[in-house]
Amino acid sequence: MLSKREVFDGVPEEYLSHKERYENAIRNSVVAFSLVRKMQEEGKTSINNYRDVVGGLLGSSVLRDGSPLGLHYIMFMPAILNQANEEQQEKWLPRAWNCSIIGSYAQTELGHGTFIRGLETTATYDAATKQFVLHSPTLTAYKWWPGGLGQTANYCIVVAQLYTKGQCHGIHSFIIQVRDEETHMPLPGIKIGEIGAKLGLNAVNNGFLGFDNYRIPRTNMLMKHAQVLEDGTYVKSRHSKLNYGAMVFVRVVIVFDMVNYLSKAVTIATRFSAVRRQCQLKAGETECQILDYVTQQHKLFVSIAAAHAFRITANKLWLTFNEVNEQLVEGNLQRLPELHALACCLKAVTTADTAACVERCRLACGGHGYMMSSSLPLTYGLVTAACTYEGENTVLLLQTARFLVKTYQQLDSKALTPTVAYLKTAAAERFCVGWSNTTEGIIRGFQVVAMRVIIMSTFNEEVQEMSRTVSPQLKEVLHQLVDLYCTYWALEKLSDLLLYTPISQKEVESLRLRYEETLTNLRPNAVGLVDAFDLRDEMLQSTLGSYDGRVYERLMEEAMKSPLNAEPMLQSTLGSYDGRVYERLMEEAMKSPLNAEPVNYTFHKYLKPFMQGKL
Ligand SMILES: CCCCCCC/C=C/C(=O)SCCNC(=O)CCNC(=O)[C@H](O)C(C)(C)COP(=O)(O)OP(=O)(O)OC[C@H]1O[C@@H](n2cnc3c(N)ncnc32)[C@H](O)[C@@H]1OP(=O)(O)O
Ligand SMILES: Cc1cc2nc3c(=O)[nH]c(=O)nc-3n(C[C@H](O)[C@H](O)[C@H](O)COP(=O)(O)OP(=O)(O)OC[C@H]3O[C@@H](n4cnc5c(N)ncnc54)[C@H](O)[C@@H]3O)c2cc1C
Repeated sequence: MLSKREVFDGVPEEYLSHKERYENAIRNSVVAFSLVRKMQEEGKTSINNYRDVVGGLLGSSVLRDGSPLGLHYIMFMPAILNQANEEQQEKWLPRAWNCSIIGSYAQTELGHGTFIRGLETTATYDAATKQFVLHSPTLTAYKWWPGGLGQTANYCIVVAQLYTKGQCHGIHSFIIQVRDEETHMPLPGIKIGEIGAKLGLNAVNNGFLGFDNYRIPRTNMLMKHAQVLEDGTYVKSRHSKLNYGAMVFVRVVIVFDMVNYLSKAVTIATRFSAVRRQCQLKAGETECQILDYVTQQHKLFVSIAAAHAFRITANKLWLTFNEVNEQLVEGNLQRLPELHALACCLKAVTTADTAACVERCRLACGGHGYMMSSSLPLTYGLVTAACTYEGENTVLLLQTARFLVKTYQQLDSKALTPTVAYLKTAAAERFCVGWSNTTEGIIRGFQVVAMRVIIMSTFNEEVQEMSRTVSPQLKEVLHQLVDLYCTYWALEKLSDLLLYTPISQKEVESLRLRYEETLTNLRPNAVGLVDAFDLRDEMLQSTLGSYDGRVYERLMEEAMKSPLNAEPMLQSTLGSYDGRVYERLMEEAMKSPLNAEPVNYTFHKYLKPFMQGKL
């Protein structure tokens, strides 16, 4: 067994280089997940209930900035459980469970993350050889982000557009080997590397992956829901979205994660606020604990309450997830839309609230909250990522809105599912709900708000179908900016306006309409308005914001500068975007200061012994 911190002993991660962080993460991860394997051997955890154990490890101080093995447990194995048929599960799960293979989950591409029906990677069935041919037709088709893929995983679930008999059947999942199990070298036709430094989670080893007409057996298509027969016949799934199941599972797990992160942050901030003495409540008295200030209590106490609320919610969501999945197994798909909407809504709300609360905890600790040693900046980096991954929050809230509007439109014709039954009550009482300053009164008030917002959204949708205005002149544009600024803050500070001004409900509703019309009117000039700031690329220093819009090429160029991609053999120069294959081979060889090992030494020293159960 490896000692706990054999390398970089006592050196806080903040002082390690990018490459040392990776090496540190690999070593810590094989030590940590050897414990999981030991618990498996002793029957203390199983493939159906490892979430708490792995979640605890991933949230622990040992893997505080993520792990290159995280995706293996969080998405690779659940995807096999959720998408593979029994035969495939028998083949792949034992090897994944004892970590003799390490997997990742590759869905997002350079060019697409949200719109998964627009993914470009193709899997074309060749009936003559009974194989699928995986291909990345463009740079934007490169898989981009999969955790652990940069230098660690040797297998991957890949989501690609399935073609058979000349017809596209949409996105499906495939299990694909990307590296040699003995040498860890990328297999021929595979272009692979890591994407570079991020705001946080810098131990996760997020990677990129491109295919150059790469062949896999037909049986590597995960066939629990849809199948392709040997002659290329496509058999479709009972429900087109059953392929999206892995995402629903992770969204549910993320809600539990937010409980852990928020509990940590508010513990740090509250304890510090009890220790910290600053200023006097009354002249001449000793300095008081900052926890005595009402403003400090306003900042922190809601986070304590939220941590408990999220924990109760996460447990209830987990029960619903298991209930609905049992019904799916019996072929009952009735509650799938509700589960999807719930997972979307709660993932978006808990991550956004937790990010805001963690930032507020940091601010509540003054300068010391800005120190990396406080662990608050790191926690913020972890949580804010969750607002983006597993479905960007805006988009998930739109999915929830879609479900609620549809439910409203079927209010009289359809039995409501448990979580939205309140809509019928609110509608029946025609919103004449008297206000009471009790918990129940506040909940009923928000139920009425939800009902009215849903009705407004339905109405706006109809209104917006009727009027489109042409783009205004500069004068009008500036007027619109003034208008936007005023209506934005009026809506943001609505509670004050309702309290201190005679603004009426009707005026609020028309204010909202006007705000959305102003957004629409400004849209045609949005880029021109920021160009008008005349900020040169050299000042922006951003792969996303350069004037020429070459976002994807710049992202790849920056990724290539990562030291972890310095070993020329680790990335396949065959896939260089500009096609300068031979020049690049020479360029890379000349650049390498360490005679780039074909494989990072950590594979042979840590990863391979771990995968062979020798640790
Ligand atoms: C725990 C810690 C984790 C740490 C590591 C995290 C690692 C991160 C991994 C990743 O990020 S993996 C990649 C995640 N990517 C996404 O989540 C992509 C987000 N986009 C989508 O999910 C979809 O594109 C969409 C936004 C839902 C739209 O899908 P689509 O275009 O196919 O649908 P629509 O045409 O809008 O129709 C919606 C229709 O479909 C139903 N539906 C959509 N998704 C699901 C689902 N997952 N399950 C069930 N049903 C779904 C939806 O209810 C609508 O139904 P109807 O209204 O038509 O009845
Ligand atoms: C730390 C981290 C880890 C990740 N790990 C993985 C992984 O392991 N595997 C994997 O496959 N992916 C992974 N991802 C990718 C992640 O799933 C995507 O970043 C996410 O789905 C968002 O897609 P995008 O980045 O393309 O942003 P986009 O979808 O381009 O969104 C950009 C902006 O456009 C807006 N927008 C997009 N569509 C709409 C719409 N229809 N309506 C309104 N606004 C819209 C969004 O709200 C957002 O403001 C990871 C991402 C991060 C940050």
